Amino acid sequence: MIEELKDYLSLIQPPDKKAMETARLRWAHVAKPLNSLGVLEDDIVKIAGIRKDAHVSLHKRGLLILCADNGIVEEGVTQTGMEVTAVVTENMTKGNSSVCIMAKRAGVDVYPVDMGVARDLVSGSRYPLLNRKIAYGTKNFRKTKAMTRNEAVQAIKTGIELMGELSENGYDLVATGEMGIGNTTTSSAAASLLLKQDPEKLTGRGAGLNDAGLKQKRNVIREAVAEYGPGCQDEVDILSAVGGFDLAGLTGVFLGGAIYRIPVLLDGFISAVAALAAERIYPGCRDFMIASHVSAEPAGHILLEELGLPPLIQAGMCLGEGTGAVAAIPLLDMAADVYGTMSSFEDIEIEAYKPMEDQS
Ligand SMILES: O=C(O)c1ccc[n+]([C@@H]2O[C@H](COP(=O)([O-])O)[C@@H](O)[C@H]2O)c1
Ligand SMILES: Cc1cc2nc[nH]c2cc1C
Repeated sequence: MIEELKDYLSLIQPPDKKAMETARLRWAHVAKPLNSLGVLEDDIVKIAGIRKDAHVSLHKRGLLILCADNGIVEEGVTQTGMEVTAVVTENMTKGNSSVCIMAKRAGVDVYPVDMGVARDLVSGSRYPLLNRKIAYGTKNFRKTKAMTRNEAVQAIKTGIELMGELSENGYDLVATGEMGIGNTTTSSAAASLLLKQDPEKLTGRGAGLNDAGLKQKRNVIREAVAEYGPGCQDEVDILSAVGGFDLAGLTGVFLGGAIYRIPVLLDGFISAVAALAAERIYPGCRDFMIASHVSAEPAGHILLEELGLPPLIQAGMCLGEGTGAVAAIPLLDMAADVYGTMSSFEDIEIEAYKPMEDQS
């Protein structure tokens, strides 16, 4: 167990088997063909186990958007400049970003968090900014490690504590999101080190990178993986070598889901890398995670397969911000409504279709 996180990680307890069993039984009695809502049924059962309660409520839901800059952007690995991170983050606090529009529709409270944007930010009034700035961006990992081990631990603990705050405020479900120009470069490098796989197949165009940029991005990542890989003893070393404050913070958010027993929705590529880091830090942490969609980034499906988390949506999305995670919430709402209110076979008296004992 990672020494610096021991006090938090020792609080984690496994999902509640009894609540899951009750939830499975409830699904088996709903007047519809067995397992016909597929992954939605499994996700509701999972939520019952996390909350230790077969009465599933998704009443209060929040979105944590962790925002940070990445020093590696100096190396020409992105299509847009670093200044975009600050502008989009400020717009989020005004309710003016893609995910804010989607969250309004889905009834999700938005919490933009400054984990390390490269300048001071001015908050709007729609969704006040949570200031958890660790530094004004990471360092350029082509030249030196992105951050110190202490900073990585601080970012992870910040993510855990954000979940603690949402837990105190009665949240039933938390979606993950991020914003940070260059964070697909940090994520591909971290994924390559976590999976011990060739970075080439884990690297894509991020936010619309051109061919020359993609070639440069792949070179930079390949060099970094060769440079830092041998010295990394654990996931915190990986995050400090090539990660970002958003990536490390989200790792903490996933660990926090297990600690505070709140289901956490993955978003896209960056979020999935953080989820994998959390699962590696505390095996079993994935039992507290729900996959939303498969990012169109090349590593999107690889990470979900590694985590064993089947997605609800495949729509070719790769926007980030938490858009995929928020898009999955209305689907979970529908499933929870069927689970909670649909008639049973007994109610509608279709004797012939009653589930047999051994099928449930
Ligand atoms: O979540 C995804 O799957 C995803 C895939 C590609 C890009 N993004 C978003 O685009 C930004 C990172 O892209 P880039 O090219 O600057 O590394 C960052 O703000 C992410 O939210 C997000
Ligand atoms: C405009 C813009 C919005 C984003 N949202 C998430 N990543 C983004 C990248 C860009 C460039």
